[in-house]
Amino acid sequence: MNQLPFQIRVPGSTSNLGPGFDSIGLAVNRYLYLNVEAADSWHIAFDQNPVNLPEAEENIIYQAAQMVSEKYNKKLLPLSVTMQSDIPLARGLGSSAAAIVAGVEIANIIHELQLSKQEKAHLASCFEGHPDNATASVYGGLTVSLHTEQKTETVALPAPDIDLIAMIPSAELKTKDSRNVLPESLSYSEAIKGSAVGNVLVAAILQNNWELAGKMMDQDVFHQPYRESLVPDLPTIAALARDFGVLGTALSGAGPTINCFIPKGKGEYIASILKTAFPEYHCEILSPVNHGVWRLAEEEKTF
Ligand SMILES: Nc1ncnc2c1ncn2[C@@H]1O[C@H](COP(=O)(O)OP(=O)(O)OP(=O)(O)O)[C@@H](O)[C@H]1O
Ligand SMILES: N[C@@H](CCO)C(=O)O
Repeated sequence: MNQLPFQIRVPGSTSNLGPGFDSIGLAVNRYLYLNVEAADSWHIAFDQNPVNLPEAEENIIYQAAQMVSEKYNKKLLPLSVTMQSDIPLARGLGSSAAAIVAGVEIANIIHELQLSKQEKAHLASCFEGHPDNATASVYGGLTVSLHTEQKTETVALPAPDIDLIAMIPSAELKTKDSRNVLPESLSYSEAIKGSAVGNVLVAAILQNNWELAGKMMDQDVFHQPYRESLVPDLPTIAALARDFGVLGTALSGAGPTINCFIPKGKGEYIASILKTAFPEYHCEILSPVNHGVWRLAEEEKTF
């Protein structure tokens, strides 16, 4: 326990980018900060703006840290974790993955496990059940992954040179509820189309061809068509946004946030148009970031 106290920072993320369902993640400049100290019993809470989250063993940060501790046969002693965050909860910006990655990192530091990024990403993906947000929060940048219980294969790429306008509704949508509207299976021909659309999306992003990437976002067959019942504004926003220079529009993760991918520096102009057209959404300009989970040096500590 001689590591204590310490602070870590974990980026939030968007995922799927349309057809990259349960595979593609992108870390963004919204962060979960945690201050971790010794304590007599577990206590996990936000520093300001308290929200209704479990304070102890029911909290996913504790559960992820405990999962890693058990895997490495270590005893997890009680800790006090104080958090600050500008990642909205249950809005599709990877709040749960950031919390899970934080739990993995806490165990890594406390037990001096020296886990690699691949190991952290695998542990966090096993906990969350899919790798897209978790890998983005571990590696930073753009991540393309295949997750199985045995291994999480990730190609980690630099953050692309674009910005995003996140259109965030006031109501939460839990990932669990948003996955409940998805079908059990797809036909062979639909699966082939879905895979081709995802392949072209990745190739277009690698060539910085966001026009083409945007077209692929519209052609997802894996999840967006089914989730339109929960997020009916998606096609309307996508159609309007295109007229004002948005390169592509996609559901952020499981929603309900809708992301507009835009040329760097055009955010204020396009956001002002979107805010006028859709006043019920909170519009935030986000930028991709290259750093994943990070232990802060003394001079970097924020609270
Ligand atoms: N900092 C945190 N500490 C503890 N629990 C958290 C924290 N952040 C998120 N959670 C838990 O995760 C839930 C939200 O997870 P959910 O997967 O539904 O949405 P999300 O991760 O924000 O969006 P998405 O997975 O679509 O990107 C919260 O309701 C809360 O239970
Ligand atoms: N790929 C996940 C991301 C949300 O956690 C989904 O769309 O359900």
